[in-house]
Amino acid sequence: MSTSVDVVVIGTGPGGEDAAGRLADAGLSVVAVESRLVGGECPYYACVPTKMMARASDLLAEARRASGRAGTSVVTPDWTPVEARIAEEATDGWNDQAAVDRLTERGARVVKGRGRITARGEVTVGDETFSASRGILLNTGTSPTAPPVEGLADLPYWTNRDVVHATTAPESLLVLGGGVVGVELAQIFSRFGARVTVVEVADRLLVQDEPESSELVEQIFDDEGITVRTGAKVTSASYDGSSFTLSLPDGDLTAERLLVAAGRRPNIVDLGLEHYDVDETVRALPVDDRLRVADGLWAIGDITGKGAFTHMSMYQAAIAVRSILGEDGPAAEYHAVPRVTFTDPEIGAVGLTEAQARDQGLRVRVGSTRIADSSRGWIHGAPGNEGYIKLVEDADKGILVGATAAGPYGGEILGALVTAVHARVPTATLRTMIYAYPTFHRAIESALADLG
Ligand SMILES: Cc1cc2nc3c(=O)[nH]c(=O)nc-3n(C[C@H](O)[C@H](O)[C@H](O)COP(=O)(O)OP(=O)(O)OC[C@H]3O[C@@H](n4cnc5c(N)ncnc54)[C@H](O)[C@@H]3O)c2cc1C
Ligand SMILES: NC(=O)c1ccc[n+]([C@@H]2O[C@H](COP(=O)([O-])OP(=O)(O)OC[C@H]3O[C@@H](n4cnc5c(N)ncnc54)[C@H](O)[C@@H]3O)[C@@H](O)[C@H]2O)c1
Repeated sequence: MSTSVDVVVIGTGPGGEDAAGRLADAGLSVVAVESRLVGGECPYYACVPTKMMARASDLLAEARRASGRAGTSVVTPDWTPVEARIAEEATDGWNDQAAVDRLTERGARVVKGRGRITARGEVTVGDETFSASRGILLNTGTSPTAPPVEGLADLPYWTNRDVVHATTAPESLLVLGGGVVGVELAQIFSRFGARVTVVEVADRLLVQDEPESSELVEQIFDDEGITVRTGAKVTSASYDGSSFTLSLPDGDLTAERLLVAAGRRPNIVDLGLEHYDVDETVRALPVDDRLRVADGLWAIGDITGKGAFTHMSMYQAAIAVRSILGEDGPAAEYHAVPRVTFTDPEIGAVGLTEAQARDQGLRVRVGSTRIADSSRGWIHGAPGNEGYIKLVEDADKGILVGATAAGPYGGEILGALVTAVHARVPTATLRTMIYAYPTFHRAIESALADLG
């Protein structure tokens, strides 16, 4: 005997939670199925707690910079307030009751358990079955993966889900993977006193970004005493009860803790996708510009492969909700996806890198400038004024198709460039703008002048 509803949402990441609420607001009967915590990875294990950590480690760095410029500073790092803030303010002790109550008050029913599609339009959770007349919305997210390194699988290593429970900064830390998670957490723990080594198999950190961003982060890490091993092939891993060892062809690396930040896999296996003739071994679910996978099946968030970010999950949720409600409105577009890596300096980027634009066959012009060469960068002073702005122009159309804003508040400066790329503002128009003096964003004008 199944319960009839309008929509079943499987997985309540940021987008799924938002969509379930909006659909209930619209008067639909909605069941939101969640196997862990309503809100997903972001508030409990990812964005929010790690950005609280970044805020704390940035405070340490900024306080240390006072010496010689604003007096004398002696800073003693202490993880206790960071741990407390994450446990109490961010996650309420990893308790989602407030989020469950919010959804329930809007009229959705929250069902805790693992949801599985058991027929077209049918979802089973434990011994309860729901038939969804309008359809099913998937927002099941991703889980951390460990690379196939001999000995690694059974070790008590950290992933992002363990790091948020840290009670102290370790004395030493190996970070396997120099992507976004790896570099953000490497700098945080280093600033709290850990001896950190980042081990990355690719030939540079942050491989998805401009090479200049990789060079910048590698230089900053070198200045701050973080060891970076790129092009590193780990052959085996072990743990002796007190320290981890990663073996590389040219020797071993050891540390008190090992953080595996080597990528994610989509939570789509054994979800019952075969009922919609969808292959569950794909890296991302194919969706159209209304987030439809098939008739009566929608997917949003990391599992769509359009950018693993909370803002993407929320953006797609709004479009999927309109589609489920049969409403018109703008379709999904991905030409101006912003991303910010919250290192210090922040690495903000939007759209295509120079290499991606060239690979697409565009006639490309680039312009760049160093933040330190701008008035504000010079006033700000070093250390702490490192960064650059780079613009990637489709020269035939005279519009920006990509940009990077790296530096102090890089993620905030990026906002102006996201507007330009999103709205396809002609670079000729950007040149006629007035840029306030002396701001960091005024460096955009210098980068425009360098386009050629
Ligand atoms: C360390 C870290 C830091 C990050 N920092 C940022 C940041 O600063 N900014 C940013 O934009 N992004 C950040 N991200 C990415 C961000 O966390 C995700 O993009 C975001 O959570 C959106 O994911 P999602 O909507 O796909 O679902 P998720 O947040 O992954 O949630 C999916 C939910 O579905 C549930 N679920 C899965 N399968 C089932 C099932 N069968 N039945 C029921 N429930 C199920 C899961 O339990 C989970 O709660 C970070 C990620 C990590 C790992
Ligand atoms: N600030 C943010 O918005 C933010 C922060 C964190 C994560 N995220 C999202 O989460 C996603 C996942 O992040 P991630 O850092 O876990 O994954 P990632 O895919 O971005 O990076 C993983 C890195 O691990 C490396 N790697 C893989 N196997 C390895 C091996 N055997 N040895 C050494 N290195 C190895 C890869 O080459 C890659 O550089 C990101 O793509 C991003 O979209 C966003």
